[in-house]
Amino acid sequence: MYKVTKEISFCYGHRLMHHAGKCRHLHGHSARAAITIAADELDRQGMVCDFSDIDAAARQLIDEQFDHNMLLHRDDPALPWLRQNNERHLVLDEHPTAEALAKMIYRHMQAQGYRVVQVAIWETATAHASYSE
Ligand SMILES: Nc1nc2c(c(=O)[nH]1)N=C([C@H](O)[C@H](O)COP(=O)(O)OP(=O)(O)OP(=O)(O)O)CN2
Ligand SMILES: [Zn+2]
Repeated sequence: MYKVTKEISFCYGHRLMHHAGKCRHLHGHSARAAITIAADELDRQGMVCDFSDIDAAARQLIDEQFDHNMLLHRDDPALPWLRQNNERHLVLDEHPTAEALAKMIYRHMQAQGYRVVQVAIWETATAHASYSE
């Protein structure tokens, strides 16, 4: 099996409401997603798929919904203020962890028809989460 991985950087704000430490406060990350696509055979260009096609497909979600956005759980107490002040935000049913973002990108790529095998989110230089099925 062949595998290719495309990385995309993006920034977001969030908080983890039930975190015992500092992550319960609103804060932000310069994150990196690593999206891995697989194929048993190469296409006529000798590729699993073009890196730029993975980039374009993933950016439909990352640029439009995650990048420079405030990602919050639906019960987050900051939501009324953001709504009243027309501040950009995305409401999630899950807590906005790196795991949850990795799963959302994975499912998005699947829906675009890609044979995605793993999505990893590097939230900091030293911590990453990944999702695969
Ligand atoms: N399993 C997870 N654990 C944590 C997540 C997560 O998404 N999944 N997220 C956070 C915080 O949002 C944030 O990423 C803090 O992470 P941490 O590695 O603790 O960040 P630091 O900058 O403090 O790292 P240092 O290397 O200690 O400086 C927390 N946990
Ligand atoms: Zn964080």
